[in-house]
Amino acid sequence: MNFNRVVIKVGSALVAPDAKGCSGKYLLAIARFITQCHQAGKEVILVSSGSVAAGRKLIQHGSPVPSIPTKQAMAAVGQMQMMANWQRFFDVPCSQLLITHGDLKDRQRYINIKNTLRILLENHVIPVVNENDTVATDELKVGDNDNLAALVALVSEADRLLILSDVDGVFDKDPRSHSDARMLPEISDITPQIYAMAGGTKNHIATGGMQTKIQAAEKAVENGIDTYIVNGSKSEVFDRLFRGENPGTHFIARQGASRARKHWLKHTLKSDGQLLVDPGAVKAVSEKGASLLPSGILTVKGEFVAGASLEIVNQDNGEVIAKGICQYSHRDLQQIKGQKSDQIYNLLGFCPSKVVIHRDDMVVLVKTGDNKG
Ligand SMILES: Nc1ncnc2c1ncn2[C@@H]1O[C@H](COP(=O)(O)OP(=O)(O)O)[C@@H](O)[C@H]1O
Ligand SMILES: N[C@@H](CCC(=O)OP(=O)(O)O)C(=O)O
Repeated sequence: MNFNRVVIKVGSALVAPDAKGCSGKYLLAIARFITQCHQAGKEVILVSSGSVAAGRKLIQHGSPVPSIPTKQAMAAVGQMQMMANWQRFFDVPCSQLLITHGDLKDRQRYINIKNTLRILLENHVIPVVNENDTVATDELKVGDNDNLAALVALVSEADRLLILSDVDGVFDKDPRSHSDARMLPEISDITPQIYAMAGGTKNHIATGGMQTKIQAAEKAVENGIDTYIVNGSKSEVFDRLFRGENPGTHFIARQGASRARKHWLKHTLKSDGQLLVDPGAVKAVSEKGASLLPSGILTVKGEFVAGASLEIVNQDNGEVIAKGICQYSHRDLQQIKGQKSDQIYNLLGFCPSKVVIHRDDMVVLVKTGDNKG
């Protein structure tokens, strides 16, 4: 298994199969695979659908297609059942993260989600993510958990996305309605033809079908994340994944995740402000590729929220030496600039991070010394 951090998306049909609410039928094999990943030193984030399906029997509904508020009520009650169901398969604790598209689009919330995920993983807790269905409608909604899983893979800087469904992979037509459908083991280019092959879902508890899985794969591979769609209802699939084989459809990433991220930071992200730093900070960042600490910051330019993209500038010569995502707003930085990291809490009353820009969130533009290679 040549990955370090994987996002595993589990579809409703696996969590709550046969319209009977939550079940361990498929989760047992999935949980065993996750435990094997942990034992091999890999980090795992779960994106689990199934709250609506899990709560369906517990909320009265007249029609086979319930109204949005009815589905939201199903999700609210089903989420509890689903989390309890996941937890019983693990010795390590599970944690619940309910997020919306609005949260992921907001820079401050984005960085909050990122920090929370990082700390959960550091503490060997399994993050279980789902859309916050109670509040999410229309523009707030990601809409389907396939796309949510791709966004979670981006925010968590995962290097693998695994979409577990009730179908073996992507076929040239919907295998449920065409007996001659053929599976595509490898997709290196997501063309309109690929989208044309993908249909929706016939399952009334699921969302999106193959269309949304391909959208998710497209987002992930563009950002350097290898993506697999596999059949999570077959336990042998996990043995094959563990051996590093491809039991379904593999979408090949364009480039490595870290390179793609650095490219995004360097070329795509517009700068919201500048941090002018002293010679010590210039040396740490340019020579060692170190994170930027508050102590090296002399001047803060611009008005921005936490999660903003900033340029790190050598105050002596005005040269932009790096770009990165900042953990603090301009107001916070005015108070902590020039100070030691252990003073952040005293000065602000909170301390989400001891560094102002983490080296993983930074691309160094001027490299010197050992950092040159
Ligand atoms: N070209 C295709 N290849 C594979 N499956 C397809 C294709 N077109 C449509 N589908 C349908 O997509 C379904 C999987 O999507 P969905 O029901 O939303 O699952 P999940 O709950 O796992 O997200 C399959 O059961 C299949 O019927
Ligand atoms: N938040 C919803 C997600 C619905 C959804 O996307 O379902 P699926 O197509 O099975 O991944 C739920 O938990 O039911």
